[in-house]
Amino acid sequence: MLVLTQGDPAGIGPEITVKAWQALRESGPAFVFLGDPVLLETAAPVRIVSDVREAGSIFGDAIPVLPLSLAVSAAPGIPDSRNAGSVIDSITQAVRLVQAGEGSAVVTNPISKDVVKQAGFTHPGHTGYLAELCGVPGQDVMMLAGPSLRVVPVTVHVALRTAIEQLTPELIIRTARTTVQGLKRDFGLTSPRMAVAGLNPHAGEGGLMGREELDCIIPAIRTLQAEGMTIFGPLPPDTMFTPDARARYDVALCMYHDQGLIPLKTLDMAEGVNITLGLPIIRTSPDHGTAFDIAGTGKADPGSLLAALRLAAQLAENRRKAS
Ligand SMILES: NC(=O)c1ccc[n+]([C@@H]2O[C@H](COP(=O)([O-])OP(=O)(O)OC[C@H]3O[C@@H](n4cnc5c(N)ncnc54)[C@H](O)[C@@H]3O)[C@@H](O)[C@H]2O)c1
Ligand SMILES: N[C@H](C(=O)O)[C@H](O)COP(=O)(O)O
Repeated sequence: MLVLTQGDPAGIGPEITVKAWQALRESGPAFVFLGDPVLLETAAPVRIVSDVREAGSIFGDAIPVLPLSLAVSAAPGIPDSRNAGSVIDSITQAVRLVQAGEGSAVVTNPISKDVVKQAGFTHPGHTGYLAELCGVPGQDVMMLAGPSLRVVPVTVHVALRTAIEQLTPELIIRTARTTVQGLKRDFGLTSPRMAVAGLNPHAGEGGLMGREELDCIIPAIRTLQAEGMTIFGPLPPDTMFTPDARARYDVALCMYHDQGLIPLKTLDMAEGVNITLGLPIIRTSPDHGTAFDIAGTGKADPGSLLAALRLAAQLAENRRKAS
């Protein structure tokens, strides 16, 4: 049973949850919503459950809900850090359910990094917190995957200046190894092909436009090639996402967040999925955020959440068969 977290109650999470249930109620995969039922009950039938195992028989008729309570009522598009507690509790409890074997995977509705930070949350988002909850701090890797492309940023939710300072051969090597392990284990790719982006224009042009390729990226690639990984680069970033280029690799290792997420969301925003690699549990999420600007308007596209739910179910089934 998939466990879907509440996300920020002022975002589009409630709306796409209802739309996803309407799309999946007959075919599945089923999910249980871990959050305040008040967020859903005006738009869909809701059934409170006390045990995840009750959810399967209910899902065709109503959204099964493991209830939490908001501190204050949520107004769409108006985030309130007083509700950050329920946002974080939902994530924590979802992980615990999966760790206990009651849930098969965690799928997270979008949270606002700013809102949870205001409430004292020390992680930039879900990913680092999930790794801490799973006892693998610092081992997490964020992969965004869609029909056209998979990307993994080596540095993630930090300022660009910090991202460049953070780049080391060790970080590139660790990220690449975790990515390949995940693609082999969960995506059935026996020998994943990894393309590595340069950091600088023209991948540095031999040092003419920066030395990060020479001093950091190429040494990492050589280390990984020596251990048998199918990895190549650094590629000039501006031409590595063309259709022909994408046909030559299974995943693009990018040096910073937007270097990978701009092409991914440009190509596959409505179907892209955020997968956290390096965890002992399965976690996916939509590729987008809380969309406060359209929350409450009925305009939210549930496509990415649907893709996240379906992928989580597939990955859970793959792991069940492999165990
Ligand atoms: N996985 C996550 O929890 C996650 C992911 C990204 C951003 N965020 C957070 O969300 C908040 C807003 O971030 P942002 O504005 O940069 O990104 P966003 O994805 O929330 O919104 C960017 C634009 O895309 C549109 N959009 C997003 N999802 C959509 C959908 N399903 N249907 C239709 N339109 C959609 C929005 O209306 C907005 O115009 C921030 O606090 C950020 O930290 C969270
Ligand atoms: N995939 C989103 C993005 O980067 O656009 C999101 O912020 C990921 O962050 P968490 O899954 O760590 O919340």
